[in-house]
Amino acid sequence: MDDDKRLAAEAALAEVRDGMLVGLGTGSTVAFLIAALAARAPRVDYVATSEASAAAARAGGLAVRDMGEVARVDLTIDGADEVDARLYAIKGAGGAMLREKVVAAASDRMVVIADGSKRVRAIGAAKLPVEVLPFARAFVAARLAGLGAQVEARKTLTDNGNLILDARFAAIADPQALAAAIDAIPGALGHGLFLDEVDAAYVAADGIVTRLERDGASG
Ligand SMILES: O=C(CO)[C@H](O)[C@H](O)COP(=O)(O)O
Repeated sequence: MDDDKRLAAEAALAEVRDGMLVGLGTGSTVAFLIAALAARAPRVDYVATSEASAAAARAGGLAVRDMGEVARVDLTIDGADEVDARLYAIKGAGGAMLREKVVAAASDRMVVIADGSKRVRAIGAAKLPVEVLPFARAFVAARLAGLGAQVEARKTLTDNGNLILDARFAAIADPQALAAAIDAIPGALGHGLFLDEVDAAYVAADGIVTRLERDGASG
């Protein structure tokens, strides 16, 4: 699986052009990406979606800028917990989904890198993480339960100092409706449903990388 993560990460390097500002996602697949970027040293600047990715990138000699000063990113490369043929993704097992969504939304193009275990027919089996203002913990948990989720609180806080509630649904029949319902809960600051953000995915399975594009192309 690690070989496939590395292959997917290296395939996505083809998207990186000198002069770009590149968003770095979070997770074990992105760790391979950061290592490959450190080895090849393209002339680009970076923003990071987590303190862990920022630290790994800086340790590899990459120039990481403060996202707080950045309104637009050329390209973001990030992992996913599930991705399907619609390029709907569930993200956030690593807990970085709020920063990941900000950076993805700021990006002209966002690509997912993943091993084959992440490619699914339709997203919905993975737990859906929700970043929650601590003040609103019980209220948001009750609202998520009302949407049909089994809810479990993580012990760790996000890089933003907030809580994470993992919401597990029996199935997600209408991802757009679920995203809208969670977006409407006061105190729910972000969630791991990425429905409009992903433009392409590089998925490696048994040593073969497949590229899926939002327009339906593959290669
Ligand atoms: O969304 C994420 C972190 O918030 C990760 O990108 C996702 O969990 C995939 O991680 P990995 O590459 O370790 O499987």
